[in-house]
Amino acid sequence: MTEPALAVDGVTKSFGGLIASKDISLDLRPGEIHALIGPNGAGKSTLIAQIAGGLRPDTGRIWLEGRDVTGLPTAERARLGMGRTFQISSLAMEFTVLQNAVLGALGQRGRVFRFWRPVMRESDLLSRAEAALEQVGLAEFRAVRTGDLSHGQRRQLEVAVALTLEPHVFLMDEPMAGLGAEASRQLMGFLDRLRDRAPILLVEHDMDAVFALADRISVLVYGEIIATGTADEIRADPRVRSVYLGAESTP
Ligand SMILES: Nc1ncnc2c1ncn2[C@@H]1O[C@H](COP(=O)(O)OP(=O)(O)OP(=O)(O)O)[C@@H](O)[C@H]1O
Repeated sequence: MTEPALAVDGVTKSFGGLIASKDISLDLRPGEIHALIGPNGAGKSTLIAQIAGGLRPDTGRIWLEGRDVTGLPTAERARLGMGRTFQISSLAMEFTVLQNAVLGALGQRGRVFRFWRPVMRESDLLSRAEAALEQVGLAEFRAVRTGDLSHGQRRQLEVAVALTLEPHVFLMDEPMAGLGAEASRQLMGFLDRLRDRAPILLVEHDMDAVFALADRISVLVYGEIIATGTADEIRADPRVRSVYLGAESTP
């Protein structure tokens, strides 16, 4: 079998007496969207933080393309190809779309922030930023103030900023949150195409999006993965139905 792009191996994390991650193992394969679902407080954000490097697991390892990154800081994981979008937007609303993308490309190089004019003249930064905007379909909005974009377009710009890093995997924390029906539909189409560029570990509360998009779904309950499978397998899984979804409901 091909090597997973990302692997979580036996990760455990406690906060005092609370076990937020209990011996969690999962992987992300090339070309797939793997959704992580679970009730509030199940431990999704805690797991993502350990994968991204913000939190250190008590035990267990994180592997990125066969390399053990457990001891590496977030920036180093990002440099190695771990791309991320956040629950809360990290965009500068007063800047243009292109400036935000350039800022992303600049951050990737670990450069000290410099004045806009010379930065905007650097052709490789610019071309990287413009390529990322092209990929998310925002090229024609390059001169628009970011604050003037729709919510859906801002989500796309966040992905573009992550793309300037040329990620090998994506971690996405609730990208659908706050979007209306039309924007959600558009973003879903976008994520659907994006998986070929880099596989996505997707934390999402929007079950319609999850069941429509995910190649595999893992269900986290009280810090423990109780099932991993395709949408059909998860729908049919009796543990999922009784523990998480409620025996009566059908996801
Ligand atoms: N830094 C911390 N210190 C103590 N407890 C924490 C900390 N971070 C998370 N927890 C606890 O760990 C558990 C898992 O929280 P987490 O935020 O990972 O869940 P979640 O599945 O992401 O929830 P939500 O869907 O609401 O975002 C919760 O009981 C939470 O209160």
